[in-house]
Amino acid sequence: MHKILEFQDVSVTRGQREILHHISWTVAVKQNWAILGLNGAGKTTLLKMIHGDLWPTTGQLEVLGGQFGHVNIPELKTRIGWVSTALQDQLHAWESVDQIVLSGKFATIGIYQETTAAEMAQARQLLTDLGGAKLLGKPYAVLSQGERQLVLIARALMAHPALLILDEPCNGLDLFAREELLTRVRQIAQQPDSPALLLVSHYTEEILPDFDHVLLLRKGQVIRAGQRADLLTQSVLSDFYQHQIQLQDLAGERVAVYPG
Ligand SMILES: Nc1ncnc2c1ncn2[C@@H]1O[C@H](COP(=O)(O)OP(=O)(O)OP(=O)(O)O)[C@@H](O)[C@H]1O
Repeated sequence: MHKILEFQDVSVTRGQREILHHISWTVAVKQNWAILGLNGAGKTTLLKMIHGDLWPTTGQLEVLGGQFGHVNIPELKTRIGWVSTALQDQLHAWESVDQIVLSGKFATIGIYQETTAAEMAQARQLLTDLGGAKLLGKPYAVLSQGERQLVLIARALMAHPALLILDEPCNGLDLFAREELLTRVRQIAQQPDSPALLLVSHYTEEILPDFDHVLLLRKGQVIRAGQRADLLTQSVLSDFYQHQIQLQDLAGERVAVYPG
């Protein structure tokens, strides 16, 4: 497999409305991408397609070497880790954290098959490695937002995915919980067998330097796609947002963006 994703002239229409217009975009192996776009730009729609929850109306889409139309979607889902607050609403909140992490092995909500002690040990180890040992055995429902995100990341890693999608993972996190979570993302990105990472965020400061590529999406169209250093600049982002913005360099090669 040479490519993680390949969109070829993909459009998505819902009712009378074209939500994504002629998207052509390739994610190569070993690249990590951040996706920026204002509300309604089409980011969630794009992610849903990658996850096999939505199909292109026109165009060709290949995910992890499988061409849509030929690929087995439930099998594909087990190779994609998915972290999103939207997923939180679907989980069985009173299940223990251990069970929720383990369910990631099957990419299901809940567990419907026999599991082994080794698999359970693996689930616990994953959460421990991410700094969540103190959460083990607790019901998911009682966790804070930051703790829940950590559990979702462990769940997503359970099946050793080739692609890990982080859909606004810092939503609802306080300042310190956000840094903690980003540190964990960094850890994952720097492992030699790291999955390809795809981050959707509204805030450039969450785009760690490990995200070496950026996709700028506006009103369902790719405005720019390329190297982080070329795109996270004041002039490119002012053009993209169609507003004058100020860009501030932060420690650790991160940047913050403000209107004005
Ligand atoms: N099933 C649908 N039917 C009609 N319109 C839809 C449907 N799904 C999404 N849309 C519209 O498509 C546009 C893109 O939606 P999407 O949720 O992908 O945007 P987004 O970039 O994820 O936004 P946000 O940052 O607010 O989450 C929105 O205007 C939305 O109202």
